[in-house]
Amino acid sequence: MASSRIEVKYPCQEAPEVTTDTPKNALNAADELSRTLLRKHFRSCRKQIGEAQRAQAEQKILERVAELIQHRGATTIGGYFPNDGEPDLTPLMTQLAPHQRFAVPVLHPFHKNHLLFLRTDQNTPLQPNKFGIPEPACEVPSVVPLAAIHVLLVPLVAFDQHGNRLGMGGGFFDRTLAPWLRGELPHLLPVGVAFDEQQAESLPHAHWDVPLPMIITPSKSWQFSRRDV
Ligand SMILES: Nc1nc2c(c(=O)[nH]1)N(C=O)[C@@H](CNc1ccc(C(=O)N[C@@H](CCC(=O)O)C(=O)O)cc1)CN2
Ligand SMILES: Nc1ncnc2c1ncn2[C@@H]1O[C@H](COP(=O)(O)OP(=O)(O)OP(=O)(O)O)[C@@H](O)[C@H]1O
Repeated sequence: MASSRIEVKYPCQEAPEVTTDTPKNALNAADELSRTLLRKHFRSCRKQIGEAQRAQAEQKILERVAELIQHRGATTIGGYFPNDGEPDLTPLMTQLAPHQRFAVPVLHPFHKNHLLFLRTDQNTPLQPNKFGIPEPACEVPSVVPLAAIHVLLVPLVAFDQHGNRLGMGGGFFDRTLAPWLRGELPHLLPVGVAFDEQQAESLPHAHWDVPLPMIITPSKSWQFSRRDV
């Protein structure tokens, strides 16, 4: 079988090349290795961004997100508490109007590798989950159904020019977004958020990966039609 080469642009440093001997899209050991190397590389890029550049970049992302929320008339916004060098967009919590609400993911207490979204504000008590990411206590009245979320800010490790997303490796957001991909969540807009340094030229993707329709970075708001992905 002909060898296919996965080529990725590495904006912040030289990275290893990965070759595969199987068709694109098949999940095999080489794809897994490629994902592992890419995660390592882009997680390191994300963490290396200095304090001043980070603050400026986060401000630009926040401005773009605020504009999107206003443009869509979104009243329920899904965000996240930052981990591992992700952009911190939690200042949004304090910027929302009284009729708007903010929800964050928590690890599902019974359903492994699934997420629940819980209403949160700046006064909500938090505790670290098994990954060290802050979470509100899982109480039924705080649950915000995915169907009620208008704009869901999705963290990512790397993205490409087609809207493909590489995450932390648990498949949490792919599982969360599978019903959206099937057209079951018509009010939801998933929006990837990232620093420009997290862009790869192309990413390997598997059948369960959910390509994002929109990605916001400090320098650009990307929109993808399903034809692109
Ligand atoms: N801010 C934020 N929250 C999120 C996610 C995310 O990407 N960002 N997730 C997106 O899915 C879920 C958590 N997924 C995660 C998966 C792996 C690791 C992690 O640090 N793994 C370690 C090793 C695993 C371990 O310690 O057991 C590592 O790779 O170093 C963190 C979060 C839900 N909440
Ligand atoms: N919709 C789904 N149903 C069942 N399993 C899934 C689904 N989506 C992903 N998975 C499983 O999750 C595992 C991790 O997927 P992947 O490496 O794409 O995670 P990721 O997108 O990087 O992580 P995350 O979304 O948590 O940031 C894979 O082994 C895959 O089989």
